[in-house]
Amino acid sequence: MTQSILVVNCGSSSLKLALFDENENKLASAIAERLNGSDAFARIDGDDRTVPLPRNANHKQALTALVLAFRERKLMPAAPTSVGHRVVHGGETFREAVLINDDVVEAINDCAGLAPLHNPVNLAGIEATREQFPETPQVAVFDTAYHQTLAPHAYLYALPESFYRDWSVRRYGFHGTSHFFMANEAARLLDKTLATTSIISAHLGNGCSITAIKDGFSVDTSMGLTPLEGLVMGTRCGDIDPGLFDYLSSRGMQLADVHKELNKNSGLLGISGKTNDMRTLCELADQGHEPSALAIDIFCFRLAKYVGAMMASLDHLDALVFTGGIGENSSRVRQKTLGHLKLLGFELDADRNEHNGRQSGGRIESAGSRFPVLVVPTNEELVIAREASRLAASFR
Ligand SMILES: Nc1ncnc2c1ncn2[C@@H]1O[C@H](COP(=O)(O)OP(=O)(O)O)[C@@H](O)[C@H]1O
Ligand SMILES: CC(=O)OP(=O)(O)O
Ligand SMILES: [Mg+2]
Repeated sequence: MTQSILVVNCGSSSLKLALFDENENKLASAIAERLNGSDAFARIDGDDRTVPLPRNANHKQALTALVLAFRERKLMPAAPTSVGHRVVHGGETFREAVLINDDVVEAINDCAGLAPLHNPVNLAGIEATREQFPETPQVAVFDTAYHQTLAPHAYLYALPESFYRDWSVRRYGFHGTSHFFMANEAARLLDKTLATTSIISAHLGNGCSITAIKDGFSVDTSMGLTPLEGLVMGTRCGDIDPGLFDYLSSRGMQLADVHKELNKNSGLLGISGKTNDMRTLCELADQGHEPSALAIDIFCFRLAKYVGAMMASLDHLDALVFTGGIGENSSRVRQKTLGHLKLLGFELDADRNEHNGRQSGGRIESAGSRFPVLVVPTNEELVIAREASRLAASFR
């Protein structure tokens, strides 16, 4: 092994690690979940043994334990050649990936107010690997960077202009690494170049967003100032009437509690009253649990409306692309969503929709569909590894 690139993705309560070689082969991957909780645990993919963690382990402790486990299993040398970090919010400071230094850390910290659930944990991961591998070049890859090509009519809210000037209030967009990967994959699958490919890409995981990509560039996206806007998500409400804040405040609710409810207790979880997990929701709906069926209906209806909205930014459409845990696996969500869009000419082939899931991906539209529809397994880690490797090479 001549090179090893460690990719770190710190989520609000989880940590995902991936290790690549210089030929983009994934050497290993690992996950730690329920961090900061008494039931925190970690494991390496393809290995039945759990990796021991201290009680209530935080991101830093989990990262240290997993790196040690990688080394013990001879999956990784003493230090990787480079480290790539997913950073959720780069504000307007970061239009592309950067090598991390003290100034970059400070600038990421300055953006933390805009992504309080994400940036602080991203920074915890950066701090951990900088301490552990002080000689190794480290790179930050931002969710927001790919959306920096949005034009003002797409990124500005209809607010007093001073909000943007004085406080940087605008739409930023997220999951950019995944949307960028999908544009490239769609171009490849359709035998086109990225520069001539226009798609609508729907990233449906725990967080969900949809992006209009015109000739390879992001031109509109559903997430906004923060990752709360847009689609219905696992625990986030997506679009909401801002009048709600005043109303709830008149009912005695504190702003911090409203924030928590909209981010952590809404979306699929809130509507169903049961779970944010689409798999379980489908099972419950099949057993006749009506709130679960309703949660799926609301999720798909909102998504369908946004597919229509994204059309406003494009002059042609090469494909609608689904990805993320839900987008790749749930034929039901894809079918239900496109059922709302017959007027636009979308039509699925039931058999292909059922079978072209996570393992294979591929086309799922019927012969009579006006537009191709694709399922593409996303690979944010690979994009991050590529950026880390590219920038680390310039460092040496
Ligand atoms: N076979 C499946 N059918 C339906 N939903 C699935 C399936 N597999 C995973 N999911 C859903 O994918 C979601 C998680 O997506 P994922 O992209 O892994 O999340 P994250 O945003 O944390 O990376 C969960 O709602 C989960 O239920
Ligand atoms: C930005 C965002 O929503 O990320 P995630 O889907 O990882 O929560
Ligand atoms: Mg994800």
